[in-house]
Amino acid sequence: MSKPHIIGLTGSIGMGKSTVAAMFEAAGVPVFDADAAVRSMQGPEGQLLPAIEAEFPGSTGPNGVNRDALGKHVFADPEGLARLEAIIHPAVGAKRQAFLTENAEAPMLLFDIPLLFEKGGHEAVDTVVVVSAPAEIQRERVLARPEMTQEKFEHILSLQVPDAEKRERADHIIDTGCSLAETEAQVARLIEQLMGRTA
Ligand SMILES: CC(C)(COP(=O)(O)OP(=O)(O)OC[C@H]1O[C@@H](n2cnc3c(N)ncnc32)[C@H](O)[C@@H]1O)[C@@H](O)C(=O)NCCC(=O)NCCS
Ligand SMILES: Nc1ncnc2c1ncn2[C@@H]1O[C@H](COP(=O)(O)OP(=O)(O)OP(=O)(O)O)[C@@H](O)[C@H]1O
Repeated sequence: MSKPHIIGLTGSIGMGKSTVAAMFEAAGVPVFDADAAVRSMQGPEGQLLPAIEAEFPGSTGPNGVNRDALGKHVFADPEGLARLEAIIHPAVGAKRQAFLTENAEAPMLLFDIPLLFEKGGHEAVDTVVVVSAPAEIQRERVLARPEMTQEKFEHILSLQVPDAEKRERADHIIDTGCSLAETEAQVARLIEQLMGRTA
């Protein structure tokens, strides 16, 4: 039995990665969503709450992690962010491994990983797909979110590999600076192309 072809999907903040991942899923490709895995482990009764509370007192409660409060700690403090990542990333790795085992017979799988390049995950996938749009569109989308400020946006950008570099390192780029229907068509074409290769 051959192994599934693994797509690593990434993109900077607000580029449309979650939207594109949902398009792959709707087309029948099983998706591992790293952010969703993190959120469930940080949610009510999440397995990471005790470790996060011990490291960042007051950042969790009955509803799990208070994301705004924890974000204020770690996005302003690189050393704090590294401590949070040391708690979270190994746990995400274990979840990803379990997903792989569960879906070992699928022809193709997608890992939706915001920090694919930053954390070296690109080496563990077969094809890297970068979701990208012009910077002005990205800025508009992100600044329209509640709790987002210009300053927070700039800072998060500074923590991520720049979009231009991601595009250069991608095997394929999905453009989201267009209509959702056009993006969907790009996803369908890419799946066809990759299926042809794995068949
Ligand atoms: C600090 C937390 C609680 C803030 O949550 P909040 O809902 O406010 O923000 P959200 O998760 O939507 O992230 C906003 C943007 O920041 C980016 N971002 C999140 N964590 C990081 C990080 N460690 N390094 C760089 N960018 C990051 C995201 O990709 C996204 O583009 C949360 O981001 C978190 O737990 N981060 C650490 C876990 C992590 O590294 N996740 C990334 C994928 S596994
Ligand atoms: N052609 C398009 N493709 C994808 N998203 C689009 C497109 N046109 C508009 N959008 C909108 O842009 C937004 C992108 O948000 P999404 O949550 O998918 O981004 P993200 O890259 O996952 O963000 P983050 O890294 O912050 O989690 C959505 O509201 C989506 O509807």
